[in-house]
Amino acid sequence: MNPARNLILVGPMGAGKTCIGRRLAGHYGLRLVDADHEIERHTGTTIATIFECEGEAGFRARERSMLETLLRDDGLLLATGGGAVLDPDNRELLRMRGFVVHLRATPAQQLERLRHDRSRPLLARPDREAVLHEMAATRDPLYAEVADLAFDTDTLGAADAARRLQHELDRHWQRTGATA
Ligand SMILES: Nc1ncnc2c1ncn2[C@@H]1O[C@H](COP(=O)(O)OP(=O)(O)OP(=O)(O)O)[C@@H](O)[C@H]1O
Ligand SMILES: O=C(O)C1=C[C@@H](O)[C@@H](O)[C@H](O)C1
Ligand SMILES: [Mg+2]
Repeated sequence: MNPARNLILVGPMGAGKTCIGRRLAGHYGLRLVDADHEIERHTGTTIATIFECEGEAGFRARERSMLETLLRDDGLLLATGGGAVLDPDNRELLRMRGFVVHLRATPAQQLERLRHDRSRPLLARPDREAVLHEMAATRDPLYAEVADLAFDTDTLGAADAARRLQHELDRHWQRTGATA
């Protein structure tokens, strides 16, 4: 079982926060919320348009406020956006409000998974690989700082990754004394 109030997924773009989150939520009886989708629903527009009109700073302000609102609730499986950990207040909030899993993926794997993606504004440029490496250098320590558990996704398809992560979570919670 999940002894935390919320189960929170962090990690880089393409690590599988959204697609693995979808698979895990049902198993743990948690309500799936995806911060990116909630921002789009709330604004009635796409993240790409928000970046275009308000810049990254505008998007980050919306993201901070959305996380704050969402994490007033318990019982969530929260899939965060890849850059949610950049803000120190967000990091504190994530740590305080749930059990945080860092889904890891290497830039090479991210590139492959996001080959056809045109929805992520920070990757809308020709030097995607360099950008992903730079992001990893900046962000990996921040994901590690907030995470209760890290999980590598590189060698697993989404369904297998969800099954293995579920197994690891159950084991982790058993070891740390949670009862079913
Ligand atoms: N373990 C995996 N194996 C194969 N494909 C995967 C895996 N995880 C994710 N993908 C694919 O990669 C793409 C991005 O996945 P997803 O949207 O879940 O990433 P994310 O971590 O939520 O990224 P973001 O930070 O941008 O929200 C999707 O097409 C998804 O099907
Ligand atoms: O890694 C990032 O900074 C981002 C990841 C996505 O989830 C979105 O939140 C947005 O495209 C920015
Ligand atoms: Mg996502």
